[in-house]
Formats: sequence, C-alpha cells, structure tokens
Amino acid sequence: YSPAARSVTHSTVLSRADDLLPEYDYIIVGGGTAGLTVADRLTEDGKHSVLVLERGVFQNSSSVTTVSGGFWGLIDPTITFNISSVPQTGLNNRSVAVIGGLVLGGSSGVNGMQVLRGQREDYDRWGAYFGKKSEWSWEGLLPYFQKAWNFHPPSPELVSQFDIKYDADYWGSSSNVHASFPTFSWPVLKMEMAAFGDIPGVEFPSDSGSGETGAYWHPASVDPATVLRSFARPGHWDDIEAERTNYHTLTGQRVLKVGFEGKRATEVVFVPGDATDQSQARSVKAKKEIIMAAGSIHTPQILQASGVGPKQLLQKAGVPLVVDSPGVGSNFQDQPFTIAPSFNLTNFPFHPDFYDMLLNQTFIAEAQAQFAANRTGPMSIASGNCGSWLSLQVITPESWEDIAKRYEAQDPAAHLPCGTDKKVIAGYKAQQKALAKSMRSKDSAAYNFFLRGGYEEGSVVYLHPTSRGTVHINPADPFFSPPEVDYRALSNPTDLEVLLEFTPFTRKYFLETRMNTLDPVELSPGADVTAPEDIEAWLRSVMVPSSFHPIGTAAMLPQNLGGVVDEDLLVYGVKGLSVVDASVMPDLPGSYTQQTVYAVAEKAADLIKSRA
Ligand SMILES: Cc1cc2nc3c(=O)[nH]c(=O)nc-3n(C[C@H](O)[C@H](O)[C@H](O)COP(=O)(O)OP(=O)(O)OC[C@H]3O[C@@H](n4cnc5c(N)ncnc54)[C@H](O)[C@@H]3O)c2cc1C
Repeated sequence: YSPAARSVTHSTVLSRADDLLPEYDYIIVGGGTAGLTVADRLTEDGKHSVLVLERGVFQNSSSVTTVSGGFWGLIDPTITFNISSVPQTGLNNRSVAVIGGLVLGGSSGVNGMQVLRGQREDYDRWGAYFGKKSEWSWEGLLPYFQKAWNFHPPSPELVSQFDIKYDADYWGSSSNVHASFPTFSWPVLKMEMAAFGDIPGVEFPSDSGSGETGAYWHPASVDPATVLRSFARPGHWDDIEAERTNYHTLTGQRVLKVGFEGKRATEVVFVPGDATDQSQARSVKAKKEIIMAAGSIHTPQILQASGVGPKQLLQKAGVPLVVDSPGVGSNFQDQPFTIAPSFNLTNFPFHPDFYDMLLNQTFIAEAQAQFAANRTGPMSIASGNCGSWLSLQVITPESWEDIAKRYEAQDPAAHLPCGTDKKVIAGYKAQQKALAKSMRSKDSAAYNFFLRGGYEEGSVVYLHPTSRGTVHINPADPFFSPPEVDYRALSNPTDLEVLLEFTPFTRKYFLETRMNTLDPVELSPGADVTAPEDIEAWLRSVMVPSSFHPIGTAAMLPQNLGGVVDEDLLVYGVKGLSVVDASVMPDLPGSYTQQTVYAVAEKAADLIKSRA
C-alpha cells in the first residue's frame, strides 16, 4: 500500500478521500468504540486491509481527555450529536436529548467512564435465544471481557480506607484500553456503601466483574499512567505498536449507505461530513465484508437507507428494498434515569465531599494544584466508582412475584407499536419470558443506585426496562435528516409498576439504614408525595428515558424472532455485511454498556477473522 497519506500516528490517516485505495478487504462504518476495536484486531497480523470511515474527526482536546467529573465530552457539541427524540406521550409529551459521540473513538470518547459488566444471567440469556449450544454466554464472553481490558487494581491505601473488594482473575492485562481506580475518594462513600448491607439480601460480591448483583466498587476507563481518559482511540488506534499501512482511517465523512450487487454488500457510499446533499457522494469497495459500527442510533439509519429494513418504512421513504428485515430499528432500549427520590443529608460530618469539587473554590484550587503536581487527588475521579446493582427481590420482597406474573401474562403485542411485524412480536415474546425469569432471580439486577459521595444523593438507573422503542429513517429525507428516535418511554405498564417500587426502596435506604443518622431530608419529589398516583405524576414529569446506553436496534436474535444479525453477527438475507456495535445486544445487560461493547467487538473480530 502506498497511497499519498500522512502518518500522524500509527494508523495511516488519509488526508483526502482522493487518497483511498479503490478497494479494501474490510470497510468499517463508524470509528467508535466497537469500530476501532475491530479495526485494530483485523489489521494486527498485517494480512488484511481495513478502511475505517468516521463521521467525526480526530479530537484530543481537554473535553475528550479530562477525567475529573466524567462529563466534559457530553457537553461539548463539537464531538457529540444531539437529536431531539419524538415527543414522549408517557412523559407528558416531552422530547428528550439523544446524545452520543461523534468523534474518532465514538461514545467511548465522551462517556462517563464507568466500567461495569452486568450479571452472568444477562449473557446466558442472550445465548438462550438461540438454544443451549450457543457460544454467547457468560462463559463464552468472559475471555473477551478479559481481553478487552487492562485492569489496574486500586491502591492498598484506597482498599483499606474503603474496604474495596476486587479479584484480578476476572480481568486481563494485555489490552491498551485501561480500567483503573482513582487515587482518592470521598470519605462518605465508605458509610454509603456499608449502608446497603443493612438491607436484607444485599451482598458484596468479590469483584465488579464477577457477574453478580450487590454493592461494589468498580474501575473507570482511565489510563493510570497519564490519568487521562482511556478509550477506543488511544487503545485501538494511536497506541498500536507499529505503523500499520494496512489500517486506513478517513475521518469527517458521513456514510450514507451500503451498496449491493444482488444480495452481496460490495461498497460504501459517503459524503464529506458537512455536505447537505449527495452531489459529492463517492464510493469505495470492500472485497470481503462491510462492518457496521455506527452505534445504535445510526447503524439502523444506514441499514434502512441501504434497503435493509422494514418493507413498509422503506416503501414510504422511496428506498429500494434489498431485504425486508423488520427488526432493523425496532427493539430499541435504553435505561431510564432520574427515577427515585433524592435526599439531602443534613447532619453531614464528612469533609471533603463531592460538592466541594463543584462549589468550594479554595478546595478546587487545591485539587487542581495537587493534580498538576502529581496527577493524584480528587481530580482523578471520573463520574463515580461505586454503587449498588440490586434485584427486584431485594427492592420489593412483597411484590416482585406479582409484577413478574402480570408481566408474563401480557399479550406480547399489546404494548408494541401498532402494526409491529409478527416476527418482532415473537422476539418480544421470547424476551418477555426471559425477562420475567430475571425479575424472579436474585442474580439479576433491576435497580442501580450510583453514588457520587456528596451530601445530596439520588442517582438511580432502571436496568432492564420492558418498553420497546424505535429508530426509523425520516421518510422525507432518509440520508441527511437525523433518524426519528422514539423511546416509547413507559409504554409498557410493567415499567411503571417497577419504577413505583424504586421510590419506597430508596426512601428505605436513607431512612431505615445507618444513613438515617445523617438526618436525611427528601428533596424530590418530597416526603409528602406518597400516593402511587402522585409518585407516577412526578415520574412522568422528571424521568429521562435514557442513560446514554442505547442498544437493540440490529438485534442478534434468530431470524424468526425478528433478529437482524445471526450468532456470527452477519446480517440475515444478504452477504458480506455484519454489525458489531451496541445495536446487536438483544436486550440490556444489568449494567452500563461500554464494557460489553468492547467485549462483543473483541468477539466479533475473532468471528470475522475465522471466516476470512
Ligand atoms: C454521554 C455518554 C455517557 C456514557 N457513560 C457511560 C459510562 O459511564 N459507562 C458505560 O459503560 N457506558 C457509558 N456510555 C455508553 C457507552 O459509551 C456506549 O454504549 C458505547 O460507547 C457505544 O459504542 P458503539 O461502538 O456502539 O457506538 P459509538 O462508540 O457511539 O460509535 C459509533 C461511531 O459511528 C460514527 N458514525 C455515526 N454515524 C455515522 C455515519 N453516518 N458515517 C460514519 N460514521 C458514523 C460516530 O461518529 C461514532 O464515532 C455513555 C454514552 C454516552 C454517549
């Protein structure tokens, strides 16, 4: 390979689309978390040529790299997309912001850096959709979780100060993507964590990666050598060991569609990122495979715009049909947030705390000086490192069985969008059975309280919602208009039933454990809001249907269950096209999503190499 290219780092970065080779073995659409992981693995033996086409650009500003606080990327509009969702009828017709990374490295470059794995049952459930022999299981994925991360244990001082449990056997040490702990943490967290143990049924597992429920400390995606964000770009793109002339990257390019010869995917059509029409469209060919990694919001858009999607939607948009794949853009899931009361701890003897880092100028100046001197202290904390991941049995010992029973008895079509395809309904029926089982399992988490370490707390995430949304191309403009994103929040009544249990449980945590000695006063919705209908009204007014963990829009499920990809991650009905990003997860793990995305991508790379 000898294109006119400049090697800024180790992947060969093409400065212009004119420098592209006419043909690559593999083309990866989206240089995000999954895309760069797969690109790195496919190019490491030097046998295959790979092109990554990414809509964002290389960006190494402080909003990408800064660890402290965790969310500088989220608020930087130059490296994120921000789409308004369809107004949510379940949320008083509010539209909510759909945000993800639009930068080389994708959402791993803007996320909150919390590294969590979910429960064993989550991955066994995925495999069970295909049958007992599936290699998608906890045991099947564990080697990929280990391969995906380079684990650095917490310091002995942190371990003894906070009673942190960890077991390095659940982790690996060879990846360039790092999982590490801060060098400092907020003193109140010791008590906040211990207080979970005052609640019957809450365990303290041996490691955050052991696949169990309970209260635990977990690492963040931070490189401990530099105390900068560790993510897919440094991990799988610029820190690779030698320049790879077979690994090409072209940034600032918006992929519009995949082109087919018959049923074989052969080319990718793209335009410069700022183009508003197709006049500058060009294409590049793939010999072996086109690999979709544009994330759960844009992978379904590109597939639909390419003719792979629900027939009626494509007809409406005037997109020629390549294969009727009703699951593309259905089965959309994310984890609701802001769904439990928040409390102010009015008798608070712990100093410093999380709020000092926000409000106390003297403390902030000291923390900055300490970080500048040796990269330690409060500024080494990202968005948090501990909390609880608890089963419905723990949350509501009285009602979990009734909730599961009522959910299981639902007509699977009843709460899906009108006109949902029969196969997609069958897929939901299978999920309904599996999720009802999870509701009854003490080894599956429904509720997550993530702790920040301040005098005010109340950040709760619902891990396994039952409502299903959609991501569809805008029929008026499939290519340039953002996709229509509809969470269909609270469309399944089981979600409200579960969420109504989160309020009394969270109150119990503050008022009936050792937390009570800190004189907690409820801030929102307020102690006088106790009737279910009032809590429901509050939920509908404040709930956000997303924790930025979208999945499921190109689900790995059997084809008769509305699946888009098979167990090898190949798109049904066509040849030479696969999906490797978060959209293949058939349902959510009981955790945040980045750790799983990396593990799935590592496995995807092996699957792709095995068919090379
Ligand atoms: C603000 C935020 C906070 C989060 N916090 C956490 C957390 O703390 N812990 C956790 O575990 N998870 C977190 N997540 C979720 C996690 O980061 C994602 O699940 C994961 O990174 C998704 O990886 P992906 O490969 O599926 O997609 P992405 O990493 O988003 O990659 C998709 C890539 O495709 C590119 N692209 C899109 N459209 C096109 C197109 N048309 N042409 C070319 N390229 C295109 C995008 O620019 C992007 O680079 C967070 C996510 C966000 C957005």
